[in-house]
Amino acid sequence: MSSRSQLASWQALQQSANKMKEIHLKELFAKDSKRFEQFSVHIPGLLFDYSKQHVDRNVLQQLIALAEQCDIARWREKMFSGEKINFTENRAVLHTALRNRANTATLVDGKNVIDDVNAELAKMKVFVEKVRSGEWLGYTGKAVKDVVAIGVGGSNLGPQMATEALAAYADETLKVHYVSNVDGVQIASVLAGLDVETTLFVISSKTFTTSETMTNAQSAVNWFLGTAQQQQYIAKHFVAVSTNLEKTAAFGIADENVFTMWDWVGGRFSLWSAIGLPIALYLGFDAFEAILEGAFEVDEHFKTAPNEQNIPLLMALLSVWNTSFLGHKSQAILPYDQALHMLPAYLQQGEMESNGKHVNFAGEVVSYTTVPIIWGMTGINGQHAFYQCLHQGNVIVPADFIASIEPQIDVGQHHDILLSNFFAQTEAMMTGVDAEQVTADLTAKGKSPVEITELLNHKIHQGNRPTTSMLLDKVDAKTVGRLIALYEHKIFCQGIILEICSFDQWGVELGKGLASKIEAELLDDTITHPHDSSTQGLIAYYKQHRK
Ligand SMILES: O=P(O)(O)OC[C@H]1O[C@H](O)[C@H](O)[C@@H](O)[C@@H]1O
Repeated sequence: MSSRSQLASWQALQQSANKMKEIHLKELFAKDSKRFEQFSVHIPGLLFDYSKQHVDRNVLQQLIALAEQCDIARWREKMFSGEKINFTENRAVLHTALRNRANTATLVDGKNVIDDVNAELAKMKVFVEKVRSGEWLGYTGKAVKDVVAIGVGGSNLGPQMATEALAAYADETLKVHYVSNVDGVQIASVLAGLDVETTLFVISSKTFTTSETMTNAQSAVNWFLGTAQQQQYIAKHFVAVSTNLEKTAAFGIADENVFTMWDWVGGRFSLWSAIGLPIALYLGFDAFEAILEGAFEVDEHFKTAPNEQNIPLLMALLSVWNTSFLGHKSQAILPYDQALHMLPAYLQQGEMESNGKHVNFAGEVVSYTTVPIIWGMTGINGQHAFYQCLHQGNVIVPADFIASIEPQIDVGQHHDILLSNFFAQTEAMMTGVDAEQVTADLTAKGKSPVEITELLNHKIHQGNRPTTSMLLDKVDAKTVGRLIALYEHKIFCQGIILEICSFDQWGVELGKGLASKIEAELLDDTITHPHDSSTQGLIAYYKQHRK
């Protein structure tokens, strides 16, 4: 048995889970007229309402006791102060240092990393302003019009998600395009519309060894040199963001064109570093700083709010409750805001790459489900696709509903219609429709008793499906910073409570290593190692039919 499940609070929660499974969410609302006030928290820019989650005051207390028995405050302190809590890689976890607007000294191996962070931010600012003002000139003396950001995973999802979220605020200065997939279709279609003389490439890779990114970067260089011809012009059109200065130099990128990050920044937590350069190029440096400020506010909230008012901690506890105790193995992210359409993809990496593990700190196999499957899309589109299953399927999927009060662009009645759907869905998922209501409805529609009997079970909605609602004032730079930081700290708390090392990703390495061996087999017939008959057969079939 793993150590978490031996805690008194864990065992108490298991008993509560058995009881709560028998109680409908509707009954919880009926019993407690103050439920909304009791189970919601407001911080600047955001209302967090978890009253439609399957908890009561007793469960909440037990969950908070669990967090306390897991020493959450001590672990939080360790993270913020730069202790090497990513112990499988012997690294600090300091994405919070990248947005520490108070400049609190933070030491890693005796060095104050805040100085490095500020130096790099200053370098980014100068560069961004040069490019955006037209002072940075390409090899024929023209200003930059298009930025192509090449990177994958954490070096793509954060910047692209934030870029899309804030596109409404962009001016005409620059266009930003993202290339993440090694499928040549993506880079070919991006480059097809661009002018070599006015295109700037940002190659983002923490390691600068990720094969897909390196392949895309090399194709970009080939495309560029196809017209520009001379190697020396690369310095005017290629910049890199990486920890690996040897590799960036070997690739041919001038040192002054390299923006640094550090090994204490995890890829999926890196958009606050120079990995966010494309965001700053697109929206201006002030907007990038506003994102950092929003996140810093949430860092302060996370450090100082009492546990029962601490939104990231509550988010984590609800996830653990739903997943490890109530047995809901999936979690939907449903933004009712087109600007946040990439949030589900971003959080898939954030949560699943961080906590999708099966052993605890001591390396013992845990007895509980760790991370749920994270998925989703914009709510309205989802309503016309998979919500049938959310309402009537026999798998219960807790969902985060996210919307803004002020739309980025107000068009007629659109926003009120959008939000009425948000409120309707969370209400319907909670209350459902019982046999009595269905019968009354069908009777009112003039159906016969036989017809009613035939239809009854098909029309019953059990309800009792837990949701959290987040209402943002508006999707702007600060709010995007706040929202992402809330989820980051949720992921951290989830990891501590589940005793999961959230900051490595060994599971990704396995497939990566194998792919590079198979690549050699595809290119030059070398057999690197024996395969199972399926893999062997697929490779042979591919080679035989590949023209
Ligand atoms: O930034 P890079 O070193 O190119 O890494 C890009 C991505 O590579 C892997 O897939 C990791 O699992 C991700 O966490 C990382 O973000």
